[in-house]
Amino acid sequence: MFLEVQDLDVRYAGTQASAVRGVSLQLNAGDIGVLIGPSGCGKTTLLRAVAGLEQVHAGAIRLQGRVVGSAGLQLPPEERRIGMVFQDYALFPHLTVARNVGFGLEYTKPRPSGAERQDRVREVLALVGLEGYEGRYPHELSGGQQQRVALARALAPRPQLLLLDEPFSNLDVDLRERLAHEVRTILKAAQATALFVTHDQLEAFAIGDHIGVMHEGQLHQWADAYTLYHRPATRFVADFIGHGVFAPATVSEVNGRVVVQTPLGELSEVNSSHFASARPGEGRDILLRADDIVHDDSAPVKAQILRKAFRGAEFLYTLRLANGQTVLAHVPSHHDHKIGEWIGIRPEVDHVVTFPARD
Ligand SMILES: Nc1ncnc2c1ncn2[C@@H]1O[C@H](COP(=O)(O)OP(=O)(O)OP(=O)(O)O)[C@@H](O)[C@H]1O
Repeated sequence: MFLEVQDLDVRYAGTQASAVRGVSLQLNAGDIGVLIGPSGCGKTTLLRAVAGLEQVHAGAIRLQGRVVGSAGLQLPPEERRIGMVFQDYALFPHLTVARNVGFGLEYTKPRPSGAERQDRVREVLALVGLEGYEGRYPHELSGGQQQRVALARALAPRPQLLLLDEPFSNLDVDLRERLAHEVRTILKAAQATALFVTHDQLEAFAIGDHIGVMHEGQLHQWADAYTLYHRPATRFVADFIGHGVFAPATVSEVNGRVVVQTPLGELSEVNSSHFASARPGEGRDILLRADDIVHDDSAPVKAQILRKAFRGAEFLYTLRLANGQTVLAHVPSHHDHKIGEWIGIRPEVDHVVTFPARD
């Protein structure tokens, strides 16, 4: 295991609660991990603790099997061989691109020769698609280009781990998405292991091999995007990822098959292990995602359109069933129904996810 965070607790001086509580995660060499979660959930604190910038209160951080942070030990950042990229590119405005990128190499041990430094600068600039930009100054570059210079600078000394904290948050939405894909390609080409912080789900899905969802200092789930979406471990993850609602449901077992009664009719799930904690007949809440619900005029279940939002190829409809339950549905945009109209809907739920009902 390349990076191992075990039962980590980080507490700021003078505060009662830990900013990071009982967090465990693992990253293999060459993998990209992403932390997402609402503002203040502890993403940056966790990243800073891995960097060696925050002291560990309890638990441990290991890099290639070696403890670099624990309650009694804090290896200084410069001895962790970690590269960092932050949201404000922090390029030196009076230095050229080449000198900005070469800056990190001045402090590598053993110090590379001038020719070696030049070669490496050229190599990483090519990696980020900025060959030929050596002589430019930061103010002569676009925001996206500046961020790629910052990435090249962080990669130049071949860090064993790269930490990126919201590196695109100053960029406009279109550029962010393009850059997110580019950065993944660059990190994979550099065979870098990286931990990335963002509050943007699409960015997390575009970049991460593993994605961690944090809330109030705790890591709720550490998994790939598919699992997070289809098998959310907690109600918070289910709510945070994607568009969906919870509806009351009752779980029962019929001939070894799990059957779930929902306001949209009966659903079944082949994989009954997901219901290990559900008692037969117990009231549950089922997660119904917008893409679990299909518009079908011949369906017996009808729902009234409350709201609709145009999303290009589809509408996101907010619908109300006869019993008052609200559900969401993605409907192809050539089905342009009016608000207030009743339409037929049918559930097409591949993964049935339920949680204990809320009182
Ligand atoms: N230097 C500090 N001193 C005391 N408390 C802090 C300090 N830095 C952060 N905190 C607190 O720790 C918690 C976690 O903050 P952190 O910055 O890690 O969250 P975050 O998820 O990165 O948020 P954001 O997305 O807004 O950047 C918050 O409650 C915050 O107020």
